[in-house]
Amino acid sequence: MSLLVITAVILGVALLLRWQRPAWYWLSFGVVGAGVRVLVRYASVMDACGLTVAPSRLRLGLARLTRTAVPTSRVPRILAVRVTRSGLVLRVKLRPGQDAFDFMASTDRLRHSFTMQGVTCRELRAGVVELRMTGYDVLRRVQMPARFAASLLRVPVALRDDGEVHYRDWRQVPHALNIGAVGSGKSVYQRRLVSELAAQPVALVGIDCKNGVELAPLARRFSALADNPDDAAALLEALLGRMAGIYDVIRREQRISADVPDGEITADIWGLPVHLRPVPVVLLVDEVAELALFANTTEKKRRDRIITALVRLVQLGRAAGIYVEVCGQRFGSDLGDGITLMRAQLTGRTAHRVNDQASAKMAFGDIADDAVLATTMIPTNRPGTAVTGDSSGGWVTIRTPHTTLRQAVNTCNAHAHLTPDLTELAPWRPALPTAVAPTSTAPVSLVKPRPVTD
Ligand SMILES: Nc1ncnc2c1ncn2[C@@H]1O[C@H](COP(=O)(O)OP(=O)(O)OP(=O)(O)O)[C@@H](O)[C@H]1O
Repeated sequence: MSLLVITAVILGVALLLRWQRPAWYWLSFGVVGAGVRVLVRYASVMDACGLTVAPSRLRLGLARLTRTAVPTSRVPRILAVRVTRSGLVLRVKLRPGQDAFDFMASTDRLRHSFTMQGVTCRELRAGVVELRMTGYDVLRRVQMPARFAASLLRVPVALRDDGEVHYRDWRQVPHALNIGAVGSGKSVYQRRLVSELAAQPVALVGIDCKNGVELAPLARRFSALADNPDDAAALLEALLGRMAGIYDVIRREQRISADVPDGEITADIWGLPVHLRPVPVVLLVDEVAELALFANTTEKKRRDRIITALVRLVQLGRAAGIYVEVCGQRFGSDLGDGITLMRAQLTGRTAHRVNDQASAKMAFGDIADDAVLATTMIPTNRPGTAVTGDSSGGWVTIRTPHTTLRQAVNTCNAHAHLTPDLTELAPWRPALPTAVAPTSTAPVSLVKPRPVTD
């Protein structure tokens, strides 16, 4: 009787955990079943998926000579098995004649055969691949791990479908495009970026032509904000002025370094002495299409000024530490001249749910056809889910943790004292109560970044 009660309690706990805390369920119950399943079925599954190699002629010949049993196909050897908070990771040594592509092409078959939520494969080095198996649907309830490897301009924004953390790294991918249909989760994604950057020694500049409804509440952490196309045009031109000033500083330093034999010569802000290094700027542009639309000649001229400035910033801004993050429902050539040119420089691409394939192509059409397909398959009941990739053609499905506007505002307010005062952008500095005004009076080019600890 007591055994029955204990079993029922354990089953109840398991079901409750599975429903409410899938990560705990996985670590306490799921991992045992999945581990046994994978290891017991491994050889037969590899064989069924065509991932074994036939015995060599030498082995067949030896068996014939010695009259022993005919050797069987050889299974790729498991080098290591690791348990993570979302699944299992197998390191597998390939057999001669196999390549990583064989495994990549079989991930769906492996997923079904091992009854796992997902399987991905990547090559670690020649002859060794890593199979990542996810034990449960990690994107149903996004729970970010407590520890991240964050650093300056590299922030954790979402969870990948294989359970890994997805980072937005501006030093690696300086400019990015984020598109999605109405209500797909673009603003929450952007809020998450702002919340994570708020604690870093970075200047945030915003253009939000939705009258500022998304970014204005976060204004205390913004060094400049424009909420209409006229202000946006002037702000972007002021940013170009800042960029030109920073290039002058870099040129001056290059002339000095050129006279020092064997000295490093820098071509961007990161090689400048710390006391000269300007604070990096992340420019967030929300609803970019609003900047590209016009109804009369005056608005057309303003539109051309805006797009020209944006194109110049994405082409030249990186070395001056100016990074551009563009967000909108669509971003295609139907928005007029300069858009295709600009998109070519937006290396990072994130597409939330879209309503048609044409919109998905705006993000991935020139990069990866399978990412276009994956974008169109994002379900409507999963806001915040997106496909993200870059011009290398690699992509992954992610989902951001839900960040409310209240949470983002609290984070920005708590870090308001870190807001750098950029003199060139002073006219667009959001009005602040004295209590939270930045204390630093140092000129912009002397505001140096503080090291960020992991
Ligand atoms: N990561 C997420 N997890 C859970 N819910 C989310 C997530 N992201 C967004 N949502 C839900 O979807 C709703 C719409 O999100 P959001 O405002 O970010 O969409 P949007 O793409 O910016 O829409 P619009 O184009 O109208 O501004 C949010 O109010 C929120 O309830």
